[in-house]
Amino acid sequence: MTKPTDTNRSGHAGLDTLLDPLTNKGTAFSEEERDALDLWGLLPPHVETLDAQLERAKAMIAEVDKPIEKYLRLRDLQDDNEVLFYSLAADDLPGTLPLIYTPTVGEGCVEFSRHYQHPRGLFLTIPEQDKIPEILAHPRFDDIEVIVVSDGERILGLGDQGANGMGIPIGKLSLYTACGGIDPAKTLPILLDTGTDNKDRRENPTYVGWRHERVRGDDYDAFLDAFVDAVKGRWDHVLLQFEDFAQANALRLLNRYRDKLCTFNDDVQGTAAITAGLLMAVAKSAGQKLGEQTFVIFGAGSAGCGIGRMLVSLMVDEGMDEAEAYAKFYAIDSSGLLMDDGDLKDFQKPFARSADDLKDWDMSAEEASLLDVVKNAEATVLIGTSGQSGSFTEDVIKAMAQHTDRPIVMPLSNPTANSEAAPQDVLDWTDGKALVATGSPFDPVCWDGKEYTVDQANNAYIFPGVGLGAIAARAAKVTDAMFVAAARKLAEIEDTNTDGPGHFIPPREKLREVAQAIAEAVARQAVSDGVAQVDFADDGELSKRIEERMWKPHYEPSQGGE
Ligand SMILES: O=C([O-])CC(=O)C(=O)O
Ligand SMILES: [Mg+2]
Repeated sequence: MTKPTDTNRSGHAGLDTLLDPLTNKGTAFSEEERDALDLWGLLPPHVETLDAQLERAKAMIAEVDKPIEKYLRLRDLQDDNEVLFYSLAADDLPGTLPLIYTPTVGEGCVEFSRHYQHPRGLFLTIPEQDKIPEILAHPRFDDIEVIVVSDGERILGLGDQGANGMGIPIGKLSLYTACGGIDPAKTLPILLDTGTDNKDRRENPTYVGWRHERVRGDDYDAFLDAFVDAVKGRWDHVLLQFEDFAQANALRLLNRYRDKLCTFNDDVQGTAAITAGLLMAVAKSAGQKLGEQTFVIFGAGSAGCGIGRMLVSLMVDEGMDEAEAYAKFYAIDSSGLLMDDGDLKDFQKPFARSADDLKDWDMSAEEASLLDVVKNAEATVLIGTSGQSGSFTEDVIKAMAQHTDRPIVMPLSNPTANSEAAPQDVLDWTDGKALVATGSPFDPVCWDGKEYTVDQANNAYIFPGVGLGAIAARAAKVTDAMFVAAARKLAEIEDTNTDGPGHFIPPREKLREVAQAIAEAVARQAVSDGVAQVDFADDGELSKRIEERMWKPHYEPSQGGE
C-alpha cells in the first residue's frame, strides 16, 4: 500500500508521494513523515487525522446535489487519496454504492470523455496490440491480483460506450475493495479499446477513445488472445473478470478462456448467481422447491440464459430431470418467444419451446406478447434482463397476480432508468401481493402505511466474494460449482421475510460480511473441485486466511514517520 513510486514523475520525491493516490495521505502526513519524505512546503502546515479528513470529504460530497456531481467528486478523491476514498465508502456503504457504482456509474461512463483527467488503469488499443506485454510488464503492476476488463460494448443497459466504458472496470474494482477487501494496490482496471460503433461518441470532439469503428471477427479475436496470453504470461496468478461485453462475445469469450486461467464473466455468471441465490431464499421461505415455479425470462441474452442455466442446475440438484427443469422456462428475446424452429444461438436452444407446447394458446408464437406468454404459461416468476425500461406493464403484472398468490417479479436491468418496472408500481398493481427485487437501487416502497426497502438483486452481492475466494485459493480456474456455492451461501445468510415486497438477501450495509462468507464457500468449493493451488489445513484456517487478507482503509506509517 505504501510502496514508494518508482516512476519519479517530477524528479521531486516528495511530490511523487503526493501525486500517487496509493501513497498520498495529504494533510495526514505527520511532521516526522514530512521530514523523511521531503514534503515540507508541499502541504499546508496543519496536520489532520484521517477522521478529520473524512469529515471534510463528506461535507465536500454533501454540498453538491446531483449524483453525477457527487460521482465526479468521489472519483477525484479516489485519484487523490485511496485510503480516504475507501474510508468514506466504508462510512456509508449503502449511500456511497449508488454513486460509485450502479446507477450513477452509467452516467459517469456516458460523460467519461468530457470529464477525463487522471490516469487510472490501462487503455489497451488495437493499433498498439504489440505493446501489451511491455505495458503490463511495469513493476508497478507486480502485485496485481484482480483485473476487471471491458471492451465497452454493452455498458449496463446503455449500449456501446467505447473507451468511455472504463468507468465500469473502475467502479467494479472499487467494490472489490470496499466489499471484498482487495487491497486497491492489487487491482487493475483495463479497457480494451477496439473502437466503437456509437457514432455519437466517435464523432464527438471530446471523445478520448480510438476514433474507429469496432474491429470484429478474426482481428478482434487475435487482439483478445494477445491480451489474455499477455495476462497469463505476466502474473503467476491473477483473477480476470470480464465485464459488459456485448452478447455476441460474452459467452463465447467465457468458453474460450475459462479453462485457461482464473476468469469469469460477471454479467453471465454473477447475475445468474445473485438471481438464483435470491430465488432459492424465496423458495425456502415459502417451504417450496425451485422446480415448483414457472419462469418467464424477458431478455433471453447471455445474462438471461445464464440465469436460466443456473436455476436448471439447482433444480437438477433438487432431484429434477434436466429436460423437465428446462421445461419450466419460457424465454423471450428481441425476436419473441424462443421456439425450437427459430434461428437460435446455442445457449438459447435448451430453452426453446415446441409448437406442441403452445397448442392450447389462442395465438402463434410469433404473435405472442409478453402478456400472452405470462398468461398462458401461468408464470410465477418474471425475470427482466432486457434493458427495456417499463416493459413489465400493469397488464403483465396483474396477469401474474391472477394465477399465483405471490408473483415474484425481478426487473434486473440496469441502470435504474432501464428497469423493466418500478417496485412501487408492481406492489400497487398487485395489491401488495408481489415479491420484488430489482437490479438497480430504488427508493423504499410504501405499502399498507409501512415503508420497506427493496432487495437489490445486483451482482455486487456475488463478484467480490467469488473473486476473494478464488484469489485466496489461487484457483486455477473458476468452476460453475464455485458460483453455485456462492448462490447457496447467499440464500442462507439472511433471515428472510415476506412482508411488503419481501426481504431475502442481506441489506447493502452488510456487503462486506456477505463477500467474506461467500469467499469462504467459494474457496472451499475450489478445494473440493481440485482447482485450488494452495492447501488449507482445515476449514478454520481457510476462514482465517480469508479474513486476514481483507484490506481495510487505514494509513500505514510511511518511511520515517507514524
Ligand atoms: O453493474 C451492475 O450494476 C450490474 C451489471 O454487471 C450490469 O448491469 O452490467
Ligand atoms: Mg456488468
